[in-house]
Amino acid sequence: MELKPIIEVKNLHFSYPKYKVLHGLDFELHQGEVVSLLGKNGCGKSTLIRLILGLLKKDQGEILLHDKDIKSYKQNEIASQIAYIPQYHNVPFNYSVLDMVVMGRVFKMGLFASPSKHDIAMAKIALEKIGIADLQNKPFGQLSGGQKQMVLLARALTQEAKTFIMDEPVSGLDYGNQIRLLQMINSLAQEGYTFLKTTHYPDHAMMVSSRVVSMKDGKILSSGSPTEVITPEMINNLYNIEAEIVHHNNNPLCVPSFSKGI
Ligand SMILES: Nc1ncnc2c1ncn2[C@@H]1O[C@H](COP(=O)(O)OP(=O)(O)OP(=O)(O)O)[C@@H](O)[C@H]1O
Repeated sequence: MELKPIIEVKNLHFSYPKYKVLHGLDFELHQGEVVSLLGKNGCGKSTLIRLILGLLKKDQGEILLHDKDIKSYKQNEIASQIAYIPQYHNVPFNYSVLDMVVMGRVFKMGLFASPSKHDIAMAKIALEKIGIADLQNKPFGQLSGGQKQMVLLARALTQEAKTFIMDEPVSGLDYGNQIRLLQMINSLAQEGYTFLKTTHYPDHAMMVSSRVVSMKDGKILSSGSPTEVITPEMINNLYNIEAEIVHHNNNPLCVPSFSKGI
């Protein structure tokens, strides 16, 4: 018997004032999957994520979390199941890294409650696990983009949700931190976490995904294994460029055509 998806989106329509973004989109996320969502700028990836998180109101269709309408959940009930790791995160106050990670417990401890010893211990364990325990007393606002991303991942771990949604997680990270973050996603996936992540990098999608989903014209264009979905035709269809897929040590890589002028 096939397990019910964690998230199920059916015939989803959504418009911002004067601008329709989603035109009858269907999507599923299953337990244990690492799904990479690809699509050109402005195609609606972040909008879909905000709808799944219950932060926007759909025009039409269904968004189900564990087979129940997302609207029937309170925000803390959604947070106990899904941790959202945004692309950029600026905080108005000068919180320390440890404070930021403890905030992942807010949905468990209540907005105005003080964190317990257990909450602080959970935060320290998460910092240790992500390998950034040495940053715990630093002001979050003074960290680099890559360090901030790691802190947000630690915060998501303290939330104790088993599904992570990441919007362009490697955006702004240097090459080393991109690879380290992908490696971290890979090892968390092996521990049983489920991921939905958006990406602009076909190579990253091929490196760390059990399934790739492409989006175009407010709908899903294709969905399947990385090698099924990421083809020269799909790259051309999505981004209007030529590319070929080559293999190095059995790993597929996407190589775009590029005429050198210098
Ligand atoms: N608050 C808003 N009000 C009006 N239009 C919006 C709003 N937010 C996004 N849009 C528009 O909706 C479309 C989809 O935006 P969205 O941010 O979901 O795209 P995306 O696929 O995540 O893009 P990117 O890859 O550039 O992050 C875009 O055309 C964008 O201009």
